[in-house]
Amino acid sequence: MADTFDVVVIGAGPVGENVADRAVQGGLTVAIVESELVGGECSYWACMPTKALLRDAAALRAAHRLPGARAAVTGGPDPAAVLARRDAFASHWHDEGQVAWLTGAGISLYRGTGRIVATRTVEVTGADGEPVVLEARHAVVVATGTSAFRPPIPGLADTDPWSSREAASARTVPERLAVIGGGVVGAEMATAFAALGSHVTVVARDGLLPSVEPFASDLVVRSLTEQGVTLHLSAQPSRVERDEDGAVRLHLTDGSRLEADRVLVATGRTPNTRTIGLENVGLGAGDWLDVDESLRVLGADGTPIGDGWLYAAGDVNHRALLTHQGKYQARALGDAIAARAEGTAVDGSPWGRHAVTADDRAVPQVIFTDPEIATVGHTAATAAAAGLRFRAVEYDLGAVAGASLHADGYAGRAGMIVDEDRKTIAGFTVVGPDVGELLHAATIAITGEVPVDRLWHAVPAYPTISEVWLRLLETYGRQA
Ligand SMILES: Cc1cc2nc3c(=O)[nH]c(=O)nc-3n(C[C@H](O)[C@H](O)[C@H](O)COP(=O)(O)OP(=O)(O)OC[C@H]3O[C@@H](n4cnc5c(N)ncnc54)[C@H](O)[C@@H]3O)c2cc1C
Ligand SMILES: NC(=O)c1ccc[n+]([C@@H]2O[C@H](COP(=O)([O-])OP(=O)(O)OC[C@H]3O[C@@H](n4cnc5c(N)ncnc54)[C@H](O)[C@@H]3O)[C@@H](O)[C@H]2O)c1
Repeated sequence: MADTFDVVVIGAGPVGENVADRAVQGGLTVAIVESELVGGECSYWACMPTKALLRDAAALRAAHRLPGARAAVTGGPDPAAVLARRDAFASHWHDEGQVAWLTGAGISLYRGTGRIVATRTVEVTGADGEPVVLEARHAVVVATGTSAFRPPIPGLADTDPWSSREAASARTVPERLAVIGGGVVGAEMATAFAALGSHVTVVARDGLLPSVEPFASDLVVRSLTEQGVTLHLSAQPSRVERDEDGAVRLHLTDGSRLEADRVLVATGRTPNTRTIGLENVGLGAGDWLDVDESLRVLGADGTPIGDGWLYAAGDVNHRALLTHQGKYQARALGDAIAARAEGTAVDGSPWGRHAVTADDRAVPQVIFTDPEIATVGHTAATAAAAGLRFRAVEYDLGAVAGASLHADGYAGRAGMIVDEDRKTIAGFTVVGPDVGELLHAATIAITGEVPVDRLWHAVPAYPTISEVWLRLLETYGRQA
């Protein structure tokens, strides 16, 4: 006997929860399957705990940048207090709060591992080993997220390395930490553990934060170096071993060697699709799930599986590995499934209610390094690769009155990419202390396709850091 629902969602991370919620709000019945903690990676091992690890040091740095406040601050952050606050932000790795939310939202939770066994059919194996079969009248949604990818570096596995999970939930601060990988996880965790007192070395084969504007990553490289972090930015470990005294030794491709007490591997993600039954729908176990614009999973022939009953949202479809972007997909998808079930029109046109247009044009991200980086839309490199006719303009953020008031010696920079055919903003990047909250104005300008001429009428308040918008427009020049 199967339990039947309108929709079955596999994975109760932020994305699965949101698909389920929207589908219920659209009048459907929904079962959600979770093998670990309801809330997913973001709540317990990613966004929330890592930002909690970073916040105290950021507040201290802000005080140190003002002479009057600096006088009142002695010493660095208290690691025990930081870790305790982090524990609270990870809900002490208990999911009762999120389970109560699911129940309140009218979503049925099945604890166990979900596996697609046939069209619209998911088998759930719980702790007791007894499988339960769920049948979906309309749709199955895969929202199983990703896990840390560990590269096959000889000896690495024998040194008990941390992944982002162990770093985010660390109980102690290692005296010497070696970080492999210079992406967002590597850069943020190097910042966090350096501030907590570790001697940090970063080994990154493609530079630090290679996907952001070089003017932004350069400032983070400078700041990490000033904080005593050692950077090897065009190297990777060729071999790793543990000494008799317990230290881990890394042999790097640039010929250098380093020792650490702990290694953090931050070299990207791999999709949680190895055991979800993809072979039963003609796909390869362990693959990222290719989707069309409606997030329907595509088969090997590039067309939706079956009649389009299987969807994938969030990290697992590899469109944008960010919580807010996955939740955006989830809202559109939950509404689209409900509309299809009701027989009403689905609006998948660009910027339509059920479209995920922003995935291609305006993905915002804040990187919580010191200084922060905030970015949305194109960089000069991606604009060039996309064949856009564009102009890139930059401005020294430290020269903006609001920034110089915000902190002494404020070092920062902003840049915008203007689409020269459409005369709209196609990308925006800013780097500097506390710039994260500046980002949404740029996201609105890009998604709203606000003409540059109209932006001249969006007057930033004086003296705020947002005045950089005016300076960027002046640098671009008034052309109408
Ligand atoms: C260290 C770190 C920091 C990050 N910081 C940020 C940040 O600051 N901001 C941001 O926007 N993003 C951040 N991210 C990215 C963010 O965590 C992900 O984009 C987000 O968690 C994706 O959500 P999801 O629901 O797709 O997947 P997940 O959060 O991974 O959730 C998937 C869920 O599915 C479950 N599951 C998997 N397989 C099965 C199965 N077979 N059966 C049942 N359940 C299953 C898992 O247990 C999990 O609960 C960070 C990532 C990392 C690693
Ligand atoms: N603040 C945020 O928004 C935030 C924070 C953390 C993570 N995330 C998300 O999580 C995802 C995963 O982040 P990530 O940093 O793990 O992956 P990533 O793919 O962004 O970066 C991995 C880096 O490791 C390097 N690398 C890979 N193999 C290596 C090796 N053998 N030796 C040395 N360097 C190697 C790569 O060159 C790459 O730059 C990202 O897509 C990011 O969007 C977001």
